[in-house]
Amino acid sequence: MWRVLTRHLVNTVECGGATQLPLLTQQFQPPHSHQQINYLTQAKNNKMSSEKPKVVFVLGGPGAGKGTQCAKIVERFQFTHLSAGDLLREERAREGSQFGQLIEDYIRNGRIVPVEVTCSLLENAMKSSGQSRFLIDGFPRNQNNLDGWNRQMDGKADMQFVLFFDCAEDVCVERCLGRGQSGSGRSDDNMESLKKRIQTYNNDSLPIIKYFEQAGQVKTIDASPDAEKVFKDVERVFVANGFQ
Ligand SMILES: Nc1ncnc2c1ncn2[C@@H]1O[C@H](COP(=O)(O)OP(=O)(O)OP(=O)(O)O)[C@@H](O)[C@H]1O
Ligand SMILES: O=c1ccn([C@@H]2O[C@H](COP(=O)(O)O)[C@@H](O)[C@H]2O)c(=O)[nH]1
Repeated sequence: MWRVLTRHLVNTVECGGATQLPLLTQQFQPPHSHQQINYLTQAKNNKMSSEKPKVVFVLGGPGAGKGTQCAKIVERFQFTHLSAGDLLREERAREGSQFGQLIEDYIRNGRIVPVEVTCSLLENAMKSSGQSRFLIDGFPRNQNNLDGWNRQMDGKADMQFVLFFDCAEDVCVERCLGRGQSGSGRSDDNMESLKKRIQTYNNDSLPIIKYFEQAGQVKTIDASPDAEKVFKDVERVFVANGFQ
């Protein structure tokens, strides 16, 4: 099935189809003479800023507070927040999306959407933002995500570290249910979906965090205190890693 999906993504790029999901390449248009200067200037500027975008992966259980802390990091440091879950929800809601129903089925059942979809959304969002520092929130969540990222983003981004929000399961559940009760409108902020999300997190996501940990790339934050206190620890991590 995923061979078919990947083929579809490639075809959509090749055919310039209506969906915006796989806009990974831009067709080169020969410039008119007056535009040539712009192209040259652009090429020069590109060369000057040829550093790869910096990426911080933000991981943790459902409701651990990743989104809340990312908003604070964006306020304090120059980062662009890309939540993989939000991008999937946007794609689900986009009229004409080929993947709306598939994404809904995966989200409701707490399963992880195939990386071909998620990584394309992330790469497109990175490119179209024009920014160079990204918090990638809620990704990579399993081996398929990690392999797909490494395949698609090889040489295109510099992963700085993994920010891991460590939070007890009962606290995560309470926070998600609280978010649902205060009107998140999320189809997975309910006990039935949460059980599945937690199972997926324990079985599929924790091994990825362990893998990064063994590589010495994880900064662990205790996510149980109030959000301000959690952010104090987060801030220390960013400063210690050279971000001002
Ligand atoms: N430190 C905290 N203490 C208490 N409540 C918090 C804290 N951090 C976040 N919350 C609340 O918990 C809920 C979940 O937070 P948030 O959306 O940031 O989590 P998340 O990790 O991004 O969740 P998900 O992975 O499900 O998207 C929200 O209602 C938020 O206001
Ligand atoms: O990389 C990803 C990120 C998310 N999903 C799916 O979305 C939901 C909700 O994600 P949040 O990070 O909690 O917003 C998640 O349970 C997955 O079903 C995904 O498949 N891949």
